[in-house]
Amino acid sequence: MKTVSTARSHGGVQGVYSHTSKTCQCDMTFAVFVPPQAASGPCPLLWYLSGLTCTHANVMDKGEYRRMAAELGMIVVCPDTSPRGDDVPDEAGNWQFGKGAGFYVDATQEPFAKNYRMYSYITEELPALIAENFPADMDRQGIFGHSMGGHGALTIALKNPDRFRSCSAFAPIVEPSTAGWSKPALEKYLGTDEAAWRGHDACALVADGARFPEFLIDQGTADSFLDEGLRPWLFEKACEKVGIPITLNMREGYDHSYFFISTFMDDHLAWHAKRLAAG
Ligand SMILES: N[C@@H](CCC(=O)N[C@@H](CSC=O)C(=O)NCC(=O)O)C(=O)O
Repeated sequence: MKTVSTARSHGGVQGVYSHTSKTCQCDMTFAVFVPPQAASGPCPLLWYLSGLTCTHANVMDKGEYRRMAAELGMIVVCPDTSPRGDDVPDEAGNWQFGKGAGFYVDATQEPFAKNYRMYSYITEELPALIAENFPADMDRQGIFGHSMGGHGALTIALKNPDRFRSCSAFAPIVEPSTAGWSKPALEKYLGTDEAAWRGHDACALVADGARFPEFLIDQGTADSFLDEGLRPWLFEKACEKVGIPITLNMREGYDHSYFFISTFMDDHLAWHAKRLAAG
């Protein structure tokens, strides 16, 4: 692992790091904020998964999570959203697929299967690297994310309920199998057999029996992707049907941007901190 940069912030350290990923077979970059409390012992770890077109830098620059993470004593890890590099296949001009749009799945279709393995990267390789190099309490992990990253957070939590104690999302894609901007990506990464998509679709996972203790979702009512791409009420309904507690806050007038995310970032950090402190 190489250190790209570090900067002191709110008594902690915001760092950017890179490494050669065996899983994605390319160099990957990620951001980690370590709070001041880490000087006296391991801290709970919160994963933030970003949306389409993002790298690790969008939330680091605009998410405004450091003041509260420092106050609560939480490490925040912000991975990239796809493999990178000149050798990684891409679709030039398509912001909903390829680089910046890994959808947190392990591709099975060529030519994407070699590099597009973001599910394994986020659930296996990067956690091992974090555990080895940062003062993280790996028994206290939470996960959250935005849009495509909200989809990543919900599906990864549902598939790994023993790993994560808490999960929340900002404007998540809750049913990617039926949304216009994600369906083509699932087809190209996972193939045309829709049965394979269900394991990466939050609504389908719940319908098929996956369980998680509870969810928090914040969604702006002025989000231009709300009705076509996001539809958080579908996940609310799926959870309510099987008795999973869910809080869906519809935030009047907020859009899909980091102005929205940063407004409710403190609420999400505090919500996770409460759940990660327990036990
Ligand atoms: N086509 C536009 C819009 C891209 C966009 O809105 N991306 C969102 C995530 S959308 C779902 O995953 C985002 O987080 N953008 C980064 C940001 O810093 O706002 C475009 O290409 O700009």
